[in-house]
Amino acid sequence: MAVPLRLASSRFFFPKPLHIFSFSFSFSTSSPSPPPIRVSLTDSVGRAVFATRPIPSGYLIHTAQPAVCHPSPSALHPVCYSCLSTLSQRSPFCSHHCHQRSKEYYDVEMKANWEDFDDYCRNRGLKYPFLVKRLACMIISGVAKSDSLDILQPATLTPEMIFEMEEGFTLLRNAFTKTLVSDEQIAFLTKQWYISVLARIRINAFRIELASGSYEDLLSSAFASVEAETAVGNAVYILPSFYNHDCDPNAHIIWIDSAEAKLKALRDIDEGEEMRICYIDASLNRDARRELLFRGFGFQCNCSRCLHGD
Ligand SMILES: C[S@@+](CC[C@H](N)C(=O)[O-])C[C@H]1O[C@@H](n2cnc3c(N)ncnc32)[C@H](O)[C@@H]1O
Repeated sequence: MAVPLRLASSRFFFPKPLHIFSFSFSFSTSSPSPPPIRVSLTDSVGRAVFATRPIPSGYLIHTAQPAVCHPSPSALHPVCYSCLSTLSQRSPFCSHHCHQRSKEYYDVEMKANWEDFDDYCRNRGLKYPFLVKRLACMIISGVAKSDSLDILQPATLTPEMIFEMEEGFTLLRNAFTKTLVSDEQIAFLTKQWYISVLARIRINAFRIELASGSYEDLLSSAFASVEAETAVGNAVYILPSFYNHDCDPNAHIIWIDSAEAKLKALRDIDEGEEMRICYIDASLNRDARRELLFRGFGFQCNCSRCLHGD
């Protein structure tokens, strides 16, 4: 998903929730109480996020830590291996905390030779296999489970996509088998696992752009993402992945100084209203938006703007 750069302002239609899921997520909010949201199944767009009370414009609905993240191979500045914040020193970590948090899987990654795998990604301009590589290192080191992304919706893949993924799988597995990692530790790393994880990443990954400006201004401004700088990496989150798309969204996601996602209300939201973010540049014309959403995410957008030909 891309960061929305320009946003329109009219309102849109909200489907009624059918069932309420009870998920246990680790997230934090701007207040000590639980975030004012629920995830429910709709009859038109699968699962969706709904407000459980009125939410004022600019409100920080909740934050979320990535399930997995990876620096962009083309980032302009070096970023922290763990949280993607900009680095001012030579160490791969911005802080002792980030080092402690990720040293187990960093060590796994550093033991392997990634030349062939990284070349495969770079030559084809692929960024998502880096997330699979990072997730595999996290699983091997015991900090993530092999089914941690199973709850997310997968993309429908063409035979050509699967063929390209098979090569990536072979290179990833080879990189691990040539290290001291045991067969038991990589038993999860099957072709089926690799393809199924990439299918989920394709639909649910966020391209992270750190917003510029002062922290307080960004937190209080509803439109903080307008001044976003270039991408520092990609990440997959669980709860933010349940937000559907709208070409005229009422919520958005921003990153201020790290990969921690902040979900904010873009305008006043009513109790029971679905909260949607924009996956693409909302300033594009209708045909361009629909083409991008279909090619990138595999769906025909049913938002009010699209349905009204705007
Ligand atoms: C990131 S997921 C959002 C959560 C998803 N509804 C679920 O159940 O996991 C993106 C998928 O939701 C559906 N979706 C999101 N926004 C939509 C929209 N505006 N119109 C139609 N389908 C949409 C599409 O199937 C899309 O591939």
